[in-house]
Amino acid sequence: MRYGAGQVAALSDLSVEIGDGVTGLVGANGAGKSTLIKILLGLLTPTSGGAQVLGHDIRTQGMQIREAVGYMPEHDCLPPDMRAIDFVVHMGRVSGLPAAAARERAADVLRHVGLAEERYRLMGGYSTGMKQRAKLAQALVHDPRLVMLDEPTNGLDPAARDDMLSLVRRIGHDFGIPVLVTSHLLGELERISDHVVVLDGGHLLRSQATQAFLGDTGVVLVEVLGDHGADGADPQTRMGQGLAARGLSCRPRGGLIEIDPVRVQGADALDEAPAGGMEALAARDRLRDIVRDTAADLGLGLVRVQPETGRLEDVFREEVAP
Ligand SMILES: Nc1ncnc2c1ncn2[C@@H]1O[C@H](COP(=O)(O)OP(=O)(O)OP(=O)(O)O)[C@@H](O)[C@H]1O
Repeated sequence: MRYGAGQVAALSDLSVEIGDGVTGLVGANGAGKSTLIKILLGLLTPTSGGAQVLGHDIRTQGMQIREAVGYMPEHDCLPPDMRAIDFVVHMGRVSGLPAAAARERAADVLRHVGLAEERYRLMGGYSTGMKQRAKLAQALVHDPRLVMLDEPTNGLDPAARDDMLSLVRRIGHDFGIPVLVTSHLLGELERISDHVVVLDGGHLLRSQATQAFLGDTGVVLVEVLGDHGADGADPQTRMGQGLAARGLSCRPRGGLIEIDPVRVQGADALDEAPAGGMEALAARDRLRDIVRDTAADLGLGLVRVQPETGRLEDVFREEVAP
């Protein structure tokens, strides 16, 4: 896809397949996410190449695609002098619902997105979080077979962002509607997406199951509770010293202790971890045993022993690093 006189290639050589569940489309600002969504909706015609959405051709069947798809645009597009209920009913009617069904569905989806009380207020007076919810409601009113959400968490504070991400997850998982959701915050979608597509400067960087992205690093994080030592050392320091005495390489990280992976064979020679598979599992079990025994010997309580997983942001940083 080239814009204007062809100077700017917004997308190039992009070949990707998007399936069921929640797919996160991530990339920095300008990576081409909105362009891809508009192409898939048949709103923009690509300079070359093509695509199909739910079996419809984007070049010739944009109308059928938009009938079957719910779309939440990135920018504010709500008429300020309309009440949310009237707007969502209207969008249902535009999508072909009879009047009574549109009213019923609008009330349902507005309740669903958490706007039950506020649905009779003019949207011009809404907070950003309420506007994003209203935009989501209009994308769902006609019972779409697929939804495309462009930056649904834009402008939200952390609590509102978590609420929005939970809603997106429910759409994909509880209601079984496939979701394509974008974010320029790379790590934001890792909790809720089954699959991640990463774009960088209009190119496909990766398209992969989220789990494959976030593979186990072998590092274990531990939190302990208990008494200070005779020398005044706090529980975390005592645990760290106990683990080090057993040959583990560890360090404090916030209120937790970060322990490097261990080798399976040899009780004392604990160094670099194996890469994966059964050996990695055995190493993890062994490490857990050592952690449990150390805490027991010191009379400390284990609050948490958790494997650390990689972060999408790290993967991205590594891949685009010069
Ligand atoms: N109408 C347009 N005319 C010219 N260039 C455009 C147009 N729309 C987008 N672009 C350019 O195409 C590239 C991709 O933009 P796009 O909006 O698809 O990215 P994005 O990943 O959605 O970013 P953002 O999160 O900022 O919206 C950018 O370089 C952008 O400047």
